Amino acid sequence: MFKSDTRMNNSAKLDIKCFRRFWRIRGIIFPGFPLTNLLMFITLLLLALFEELIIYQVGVVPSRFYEALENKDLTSFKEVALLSFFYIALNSFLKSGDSYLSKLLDISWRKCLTESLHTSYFRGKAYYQLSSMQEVIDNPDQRISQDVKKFCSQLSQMASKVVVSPFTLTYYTYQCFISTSWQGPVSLFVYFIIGTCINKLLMSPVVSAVVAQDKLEGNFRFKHMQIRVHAESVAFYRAGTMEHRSTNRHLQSLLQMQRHVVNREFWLKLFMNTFDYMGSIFSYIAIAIPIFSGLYDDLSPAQLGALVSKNGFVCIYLINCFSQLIDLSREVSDVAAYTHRIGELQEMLQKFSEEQAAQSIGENFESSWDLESSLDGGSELVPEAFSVVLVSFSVPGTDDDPLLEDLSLRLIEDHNILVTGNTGSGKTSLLRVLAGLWPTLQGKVFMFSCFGPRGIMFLPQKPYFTDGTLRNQVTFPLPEIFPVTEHDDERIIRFLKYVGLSCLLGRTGGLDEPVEWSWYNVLSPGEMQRLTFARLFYHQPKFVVMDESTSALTEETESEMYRMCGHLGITVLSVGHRSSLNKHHDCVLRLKGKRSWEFKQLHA
Ligand SMILES: Nc1ncnc2c1ncn2[C@@H]1O[C@H](COP(=O)(O)OP(=O)(O)OP(=O)(O)O)[C@@H](O)[C@H]1O
Repeated sequence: MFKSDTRMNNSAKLDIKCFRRFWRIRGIIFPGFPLTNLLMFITLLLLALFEELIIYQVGVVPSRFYEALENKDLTSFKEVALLSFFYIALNSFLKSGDSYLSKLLDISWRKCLTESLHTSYFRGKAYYQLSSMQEVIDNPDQRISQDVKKFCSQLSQMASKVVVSPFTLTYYTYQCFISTSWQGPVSLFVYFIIGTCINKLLMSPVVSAVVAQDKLEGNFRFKHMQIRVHAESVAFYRAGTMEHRSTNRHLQSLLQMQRHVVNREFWLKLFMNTFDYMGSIFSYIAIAIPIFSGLYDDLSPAQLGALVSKNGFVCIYLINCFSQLIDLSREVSDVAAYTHRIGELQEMLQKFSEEQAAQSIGENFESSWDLESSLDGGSELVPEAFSVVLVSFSVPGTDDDPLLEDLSLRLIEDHNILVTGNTGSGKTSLLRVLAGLWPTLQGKVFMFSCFGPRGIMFLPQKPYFTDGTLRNQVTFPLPEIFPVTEHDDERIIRFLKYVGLSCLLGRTGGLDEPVEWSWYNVLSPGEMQRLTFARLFYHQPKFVVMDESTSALTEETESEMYRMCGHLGITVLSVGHRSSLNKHHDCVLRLKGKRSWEFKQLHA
C-alpha cells in the first residue's frame, strides 16, 4: 500500500479549518463566471426577505382582527379578512418559490462541485494514487457521489435561512425594542448567547461522529459492490456464508456508529427543544414587563388586546428566529462533516496535482494519450520507445527495500522483449515504473514515444472494459471527439473477426447498440483477452507493453496474435511465464528476485 506523510485529521470539528475548507468550496459553487449561481442565490435571498415581510404582515393580522371585532367595525373587518387572504396566497407562493429555487441551486451547486472534483480526480493519475491510499482517504467515490450531494442539498435548504436571519433579527429586535423598551431585546439576546455557547459544545462531538459514520457508510457500500463485482468467484468458492458474516460485520460497525451519532444528537436535540419551549415562555415575560410596569395603563381594553397580540407576535417571532438558528445546528453539523470530507479530498487531489506538476518538469512524455500526432499523422515515428537507465525502484512507501536495482533496458523497433521471473519478482511493478505510475528510486526512464496510437500502448494484466457499445470497447480509450473515419467499421469488424469475436456483433446487435450488461459478466477471460487484442490491432501503435495478455489463450491463438502484431509493425514488450512466448521475442529480461536481473538474447 502507498504511504503518505499527509495523514488526515480524524478529529473533524466545527473549527477554523472547517471554515477554511468551506470557503474554498464556496469559491467553486459561486464561480466568478457565469454568475448564474450568484444570481439564483440573490433571488433566493430576496424571496426569503420578502417572505419575512409577508410573515410579519400575516403576524399582525390577528391584532387587526381583535381591533375590528372589539370595535364591531364590519367594514374594517371585511378589509382585514380580504387582506389576510391575499397575504396567505402571497406567502404560499413565496414559500413554494423559495423551495423551488433552493432545489435548483442544489442541483447547480452539485454540478459545479462534482465537476470540479472530477477535473482533479481524473487529472493525471490521481484516481490511481487515491485508490492505493485507502487508509489516508477512505472511499473517494462516496465523497464525490454521496457527500457532495448531501452537502449541496443541506446547504441549499439552510443557506437562505442563515443569510436572511441577521435582517430579520435586526428588524424584530427593533420592533421588540419599540414595544418592550431595552429590557426585552437585551434579555432575549443574553438568552440566545448562552444557548449558542451550549449548542457549540454539544455540536462538535456530533460533527466528528457524522464524519466517522460516513466513512463506515462508504465501507459498507463498498463491501456490497465488491460482492456484486465478484459474485461469480464468491459463488464458486461457496463463500456466501463467509461473505454474509463479513458484510454483517461492516453493517454492525456502521450501526454502532449510527447509534453513537444518535446518542450524541440526543443531548443536542434535548437542548434544542428546551431552548424552543423556554423561548416561548420568555416572550410572554418580555411582554409582561412593560404591562406590569404600567407603560400601557392609558390604553383601552381593545387597544391593549391588539397591542398584546401584536407585541406577542413580535417577541415570539424574535425568539423563533433565535430558535431557528439554534435548530439549524443539526444541519450545520452535517454540512460541517461533509465540508471536512470534501475538503480532505480536495487537499489530497491538490497535493497530487502539485507533485505531478513538479515531476513532469523536465520529463518528455505526456501523461495522457497524444491524439494530436495521431490526428495529423505528421509526427515522426520514433524508432525507440523508451530507455531505462540504471533504474532502481520499490513499492512506493517502502523505499528501503527495492524490488529491482540498476536496471538498464531499451525497447527499440523490431526487437521484441520478454520479461519473465517468479511471481512477485516485480514484473508488473516494472511496467508501472515504465508507465510513470510508480516513481523510481534512482536512475531515469526516458520515454521517446508518446502514449497513443502512433506511440506506445500498455495492456494491463486485468483487461479493462468501459461502459458502452462494442465500438466503445474496441476504440477505447479514444474519446468520442476523436474523428471516426469511414474505414473504421470495416477495420473494427475485420479485427474482431481475426481475434475470433465476430459473434459479438450478433450478440450486441451491432457496433453501436448500447448494451445493458457488464462486459465482465458475459465475456470469458479468453474472450476478454481477444477483445483487448482487437483493440490493440485497431489502434496499431508502434510499440506495445503487454502484461500476461495471452495467459488465457491457447498457444495457437497466442501465436496468431503475435503474428498479427508483427504484420502490423507493432514492437512488443511482454510479461509472461510461458516458454511458448520465447519464439515471439528477440531477447529476455529475467527478474531473478532479490533485486537482481539478467538480460539475454533468445535466438543466437
Ligand atoms: N500496491 C502495492 N502495495 C504493496 N505491495 C505491492 C503493491 N503492488 C505490488 N506489491 C508487491 O510488490 C511485489 C512485486 O509485485 P508485482 O505485481 O510486480 O509482481 P509480479 O512479478 O508481476 O508477479 P506476478 O507474476 O504474480 O504477476 C510483490 O511482492 C507485491 O506483493
